[in-house]
Amino acid sequence: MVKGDNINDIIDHKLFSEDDIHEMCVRLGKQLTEDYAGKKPLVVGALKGAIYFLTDLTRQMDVAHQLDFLDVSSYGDGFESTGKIKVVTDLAADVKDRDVLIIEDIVDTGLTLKFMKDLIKGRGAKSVKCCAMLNKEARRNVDVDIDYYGSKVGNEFVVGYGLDFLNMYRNLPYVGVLKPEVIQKYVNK
Ligand SMILES: O=P(O)(O)OC[C@H]1O[C@H](OP(=O)(O)OP(=O)(O)O)[C@H](O)[C@@H]1O
Ligand code: HPA
Ligand SMILES: [Mg+2]
Repeated sequence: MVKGDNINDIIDHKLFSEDDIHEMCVRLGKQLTEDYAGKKPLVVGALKGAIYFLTDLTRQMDVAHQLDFLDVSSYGDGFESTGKIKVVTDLAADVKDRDVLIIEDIVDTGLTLKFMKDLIKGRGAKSVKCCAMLNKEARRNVDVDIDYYGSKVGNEFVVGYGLDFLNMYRNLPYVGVLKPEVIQKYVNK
């Protein structure tokens, strides 16, 4: 839990409990097991936010797969995508002719996912799909497929289960909505 902060000053309300997220992982894991049977996919975790969801989801996938990570960042410490995506840490694996499954915590504007899909397709992958814990459609401004997702969310800034604010609160064992005044305080700084 958060140390040194009263979490009730930060979180307006909870959206998804640990059980809710486990249910998402079981449901998605079953579907992915079916869809990727025998394909030995390369599962790519989108650092940093996806790590919590990735570990729970992949343990529900009864299919042989390899694991890699890609860190592309566009939000810095804010609430708005800068729109300028950069590769912070690249993949280790060669994706040529591989079935690649990108794991994300959230797809918001879609810019990060589109960048990752285009990058991996451009390197000759056989297929590139995405499984996201959350799908936030309100601010989507690029055309990108979210092939699998746990749940849709409204246009609210969420933290927890990997999702951060100022690189904090990722470790909350649930997904909650940030209090508007927390955002306001930061924006007015
Ligand atoms: O659809 P978009 O508007 O691009 O937003 C979604 C992306 O933004 C966040 O990552 P961020 O760049 O904050 O890095 P992080 O995963 O390290 O928190 C989130 O984890 C997604 O990767
Ligand atoms: N929370 C945390 N990080 C994010 C969000 C969000 O709602 N949208 C895009 N990156
Ligand atoms: Mg991210």
